[in-house]
Amino acid sequence: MPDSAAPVIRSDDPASFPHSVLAERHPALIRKVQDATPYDPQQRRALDELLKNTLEGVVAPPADDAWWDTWNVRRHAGRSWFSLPFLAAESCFYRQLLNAVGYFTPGPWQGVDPFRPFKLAELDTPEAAAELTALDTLAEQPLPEQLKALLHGSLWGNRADLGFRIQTAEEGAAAHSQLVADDSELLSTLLTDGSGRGLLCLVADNAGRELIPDLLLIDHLLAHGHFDRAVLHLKPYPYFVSDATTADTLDAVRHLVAAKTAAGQRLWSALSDGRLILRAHPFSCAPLPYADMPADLRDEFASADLTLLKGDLNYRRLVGDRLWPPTTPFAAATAYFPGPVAALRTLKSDVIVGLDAETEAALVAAEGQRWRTSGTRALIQVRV
Ligand SMILES: O=P(O)(O)OC[C@H]1O[C@](O)(CO)[C@@H](O)[C@@H]1O
Repeated sequence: MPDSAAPVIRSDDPASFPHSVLAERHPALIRKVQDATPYDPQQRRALDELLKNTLEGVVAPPADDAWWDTWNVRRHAGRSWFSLPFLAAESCFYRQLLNAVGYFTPGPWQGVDPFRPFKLAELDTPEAAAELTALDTLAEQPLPEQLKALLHGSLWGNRADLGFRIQTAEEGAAAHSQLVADDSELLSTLLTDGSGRGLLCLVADNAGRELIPDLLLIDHLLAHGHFDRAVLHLKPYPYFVSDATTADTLDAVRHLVAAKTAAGQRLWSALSDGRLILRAHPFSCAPLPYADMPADLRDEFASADLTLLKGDLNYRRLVGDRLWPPTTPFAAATAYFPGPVAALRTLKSDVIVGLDAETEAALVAAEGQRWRTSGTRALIQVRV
């Protein structure tokens, strides 16, 4: 790790983005969760209490929830939520939200995902349908163009659909200009260099309209013989609202099959014959950077020819959730990672590395620090 003195991102400054996540987004999310499911009075009360607790109270881990010990976060008990490192505060919040609705408690609500209504709704939009229609057009393009469109589909997730990218060259250029770092050529080479025997690890981010393009990318790489096998890393239970779980992956594959796409059938077969493997490691829901990953996960990534991490949260965990100087090289921040690694991320939080000085200066001149969190910028970074 470079300059480990870079400050950890915290939530205590009322003017900061992390503060607004705890003070505004979390309460709004609790209300949305209450509206989306007819929870019983006890669950509703627990959610109300959590809302009040996160704003005015202190962290109060349940005595019988071992997660707090496993990841050494019980030490935060008794502290204001706003005084925790941002990553820990968010992670603990999601754990408490699941506890409030009885997700881990034996009984009728065990395993019922509070975010599933939102994830399913995303699959059912006209935009999602148009993306699937665009797959036919995509199949007629030269293979390098197909890969490029799929990479950008995976990168932008639910922000821009495949039809948009394939059909509108100007819009494509506009999307390109939003990239603050772009190692896409190197990434395309790594994905297609012809070894044909390799293992790809894709560490998923969100379900719904982000997971669909991730699955289509995996399908393309398997179908064209660029990789023998792919491992898709998922969350073992709901996390950060829309993070993808096994259930969400099955929903997405079923959706692709129901839409009669060839990719859907191929993904179904790849799951059935072991070329596409699902993993849901407990560390995937840990409030810790990947630098602290356990040995079995490290071995798994070490055996991959390439690990591709999706999204903002994975990026924060990959480089460490700190206010690094933005010009810190991506290779230095990820030197510890066991094997070639790539990040596809839209920028939704303060952390950033791997910018050149001119790019950073231009971004700051144009919009202060807003580009870090607005979700309008993205990056593709690779360390071989
Ligand atoms: O879904 P993504 O891309 O991982 O983004 C999640 C991001 O959203 C936030 O939770 C803010 O709402 C960030 O803190 C987090 O990194």
